[in-house]
Amino acid sequence: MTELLTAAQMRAIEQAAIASGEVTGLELMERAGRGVVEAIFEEWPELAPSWGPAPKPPEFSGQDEEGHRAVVLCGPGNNGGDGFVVARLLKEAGWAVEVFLYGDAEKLPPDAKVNYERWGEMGEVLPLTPQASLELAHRHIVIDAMFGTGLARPLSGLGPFLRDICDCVDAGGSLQLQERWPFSPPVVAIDIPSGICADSGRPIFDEAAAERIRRGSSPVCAAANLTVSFHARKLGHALALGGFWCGKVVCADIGISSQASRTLPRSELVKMANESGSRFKRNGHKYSHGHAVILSGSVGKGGAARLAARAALRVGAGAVTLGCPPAAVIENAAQLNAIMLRAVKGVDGFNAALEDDRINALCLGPGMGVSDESRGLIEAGLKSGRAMVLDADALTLIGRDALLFGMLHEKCVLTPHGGEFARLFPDLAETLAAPATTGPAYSKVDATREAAKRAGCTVLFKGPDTVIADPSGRCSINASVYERSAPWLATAGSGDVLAGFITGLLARGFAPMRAAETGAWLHTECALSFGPGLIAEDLPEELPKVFRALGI
Ligand SMILES: NC(=O)C1=CN([C@@H]2O[C@H](COP(=O)(O)OP(=O)(O)OC[C@H]3O[C@@H](n4cnc5c(N)ncnc54)[C@H](OP(=O)(O)O)[C@@H]3O)[C@@H](O)[C@H]2O)[C@@H](O)CC1
Ligand SMILES: Nc1ncnc2c1ncn2[C@@H]1O[C@H](COP(=O)(O)OP(=O)(O)O)[C@@H](O)[C@H]1O
Ligand SMILES: [K+]
Repeated sequence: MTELLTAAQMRAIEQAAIASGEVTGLELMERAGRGVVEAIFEEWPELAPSWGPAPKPPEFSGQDEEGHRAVVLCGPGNNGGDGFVVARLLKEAGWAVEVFLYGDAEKLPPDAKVNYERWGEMGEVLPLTPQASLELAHRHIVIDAMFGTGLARPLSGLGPFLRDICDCVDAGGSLQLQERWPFSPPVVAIDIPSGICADSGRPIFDEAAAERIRRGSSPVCAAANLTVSFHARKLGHALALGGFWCGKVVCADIGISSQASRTLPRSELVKMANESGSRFKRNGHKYSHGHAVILSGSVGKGGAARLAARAALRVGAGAVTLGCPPAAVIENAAQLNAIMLRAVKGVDGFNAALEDDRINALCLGPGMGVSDESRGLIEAGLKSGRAMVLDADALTLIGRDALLFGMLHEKCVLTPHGGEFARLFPDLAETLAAPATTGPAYSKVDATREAAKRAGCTVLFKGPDTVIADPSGRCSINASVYERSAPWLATAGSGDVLAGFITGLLARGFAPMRAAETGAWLHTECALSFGPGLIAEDLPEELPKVFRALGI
């Protein structure tokens, strides 16, 4: 979980820095452009001025330019302004630079206009129109400075260029320049690939463009091998397919200070994880570290609950009891040791178990089934007022039953994946699934926040871009993208383990939002630590290693 900003927050930070006299808009644009050039040289040191002559394939010898070559595509706003700065700085470094402008130079905002004019003293600006002949092969870098955080509507008239850009990105595969040269130069997006909404990670397109996608013709947005953003990552770099479109994201420091953060920095998460580890177990006995009860399904359906129970115990709950129907006791007894087992006969049996007031956290749903009895168990759990995770079948039942939904309280954590979210909040899911035609688009953050408010409890909306929100509007993202990418988490039962982690943390006394944030973060850490080949059982077993690496 890194600090992620909306476009509006970024603008506010920029405006505050300018208003305080700390910096001018023009200086910020200069720093942004410089940040892009530095990031390029850092990523591809062979392009840096000190490195030596530009790579040249045999068929290229004899062509006019000896040095490195760039194409810079500028747009009508300040993103385009950054592009003019990059063009100038590369030219000053000895590059041959071709600059195209989409839009009317006269209408450029003031700082972008200044940089347009500065570039105008060094080279020409060609119009980026359907008639433009854009040659990307034999260039060392393509810069996408068409649209950034100000994208307001679908791109039009750029289809062929977007196709060329996406082809370069796809064809490259690797970031290695030598492997790409000369036909697939790397594409560097300034701030975010053009056409992607910086708040939602979703491409902005209309019905006409949707039809083009269906026909497999021009794409609706650009893609990039490297995206250079400023100050802090934006939501759009992490949500939806942002991680896919952006390639690799680096954040250039443009020298402004700010407090704005809607998500948790790593240090805070490490602190939380620390609290969940063994260090805080030095005092007290097992029940001072909480007692979690996890209800399992019927015979042959106990795997999910056993995974959750193991995860709850590993993450630090003092004691974990698996409650199962009497007929499933033998099956579960054969599989469990440290986890206690209790036969729970229907709702009465569960209510009897809940008389033990040491039980302070529940997990209902994994493998539970959607019978009337399951419904009764959920109702009993909710009535008990305990902190609880509601996952899987419990979410399906709550989605069907307004009475149960109305019983949700602030100590609950709902952990839906996309399908379960749609069952619980069909209208929000529909809004999120509808094509995004204007920016800023409705995002997974918006949907999860609205869901948490409506449910009156914490909602963790799973996926590679897991979003967690509570009813107060607090929101975090646990994005498994870039350096935290762990697609092998998409394995059967990994959601049950997540439910168990959160339950264990609730038992440890973590507040619901904190338990959900920490559980999601540890879940990804375990997956990263284990690596590909992971199955759900491996996740809790990886936790001691993760705790040790965190110094716990
Ligand atoms: N904030 C900061 O701290 C810093 C920001 N910096 C840079 O500024 C960028 C943000 O600049 P920005 O606000 O000018 O937005 P940007 O993305 O260039 O485009 C907006 C223009 O495009 C237009 N337009 C929109 N959609 C369109 C479409 N589909 N088709 C056609 N036109 C469309 C829109 O026009 P309008 O909607 O008003 O008609 C407007 O003219 C940011 O990403 C970063 O690179 C850095 O310099 C340093 C610090
Ligand atoms: N591509 C992915 N990258 C990272 N995490 C993922 C990815 N796909 C799924 N996950 C995570 O894996 C877990 C899957 O949970 P869920 O869908 O409930 O599966 P199951 O029901 O099999 O346990 C969630 O925590 C989700 O965030
Ligand atoms: K861009």
